[in-house]
Amino acid sequence: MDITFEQVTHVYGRKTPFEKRALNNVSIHIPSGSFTSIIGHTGSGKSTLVQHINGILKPSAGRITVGDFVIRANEKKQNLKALREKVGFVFQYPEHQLFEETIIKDVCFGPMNFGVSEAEATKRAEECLQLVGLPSQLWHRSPFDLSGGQMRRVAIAGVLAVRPQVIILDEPTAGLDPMGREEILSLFKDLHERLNLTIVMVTHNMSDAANYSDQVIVMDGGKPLMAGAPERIFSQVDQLRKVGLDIPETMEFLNRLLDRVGKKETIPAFTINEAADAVIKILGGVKDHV
Ligand SMILES: Nc1ncnc2c1ncn2[C@@H]1O[C@H](COP(=O)(O)OP(=O)(O)OP(=O)(O)O)[C@@H](O)[C@H]1O
Repeated sequence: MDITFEQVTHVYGRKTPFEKRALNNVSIHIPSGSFTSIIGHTGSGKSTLVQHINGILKPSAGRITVGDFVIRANEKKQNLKALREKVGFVFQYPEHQLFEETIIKDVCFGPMNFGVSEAEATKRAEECLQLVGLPSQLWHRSPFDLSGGQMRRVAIAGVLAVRPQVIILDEPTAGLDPMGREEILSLFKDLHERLNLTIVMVTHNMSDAANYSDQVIVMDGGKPLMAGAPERIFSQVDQLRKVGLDIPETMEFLNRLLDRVGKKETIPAFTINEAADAVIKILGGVKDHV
């Protein structure tokens, strides 16, 4: 599903002493089937932005289009349930939302909430638990018997069982060690390819944005500062630093980016800026990679 923001503004606490313009006239496009990462320093508006995609937040001004759904400011009658069936949201620490007595019941909860029969929900739950790699011996156990990483997989299966076309991930690897992080992100990369999902991921981790997404949007002060392919965004190191983003000072990072776009050259280990210039040179200019 294509997602478009047209001049979207979001103001928290309007006309109170705490009024805050968290999104300021944002216009962006997230193509159907893309894996888009939203990066930006704390308070730049990333979470506020993605919470508009499934109607958790409504715009104060402007318009959001998600496939055939249109969300406008001040519109009273909106079929948010139908929108939420298409747009799944994986919150930070989703495992904190598990509550049923068995894993399978937990995964069934989402689809049954959308009116799916128990038999169909069970079928979907089994499929999704398989997709996230949870062994069937565990399905009838309590979710609280699992490790943190496994619990997170169960919560993700619950979102997938609703069969959304778009998945929003808000810091999906928060609190995980590097191996757990890699596992969860590889899972989403795989689901993205297999199910043709549109994925929008909020992350503080530059390597994750570079390794897994095909589009990166940089937020700054409630506005998108840059949007484009990761190799273009991460070659603008000075600009990213200016908005407080910590770009890993490793040649390995840039070499991985080149590898991803199928370039075999290895860039030499000079300073980060020289390395970024070398990347642009190897890629033959940035405009072809936007
Ligand atoms: N419920 C709220 N009420 C008032 N202000 C809010 C609320 N939620 C967020 N804000 C403010 O809006 C701005 C954007 O917040 P948001 O959470 O979208 O940023 P973020 O980029 O996701 O930050 P982080 O990386 O810390 O999660 C911040 O200044 C924040 O303090």
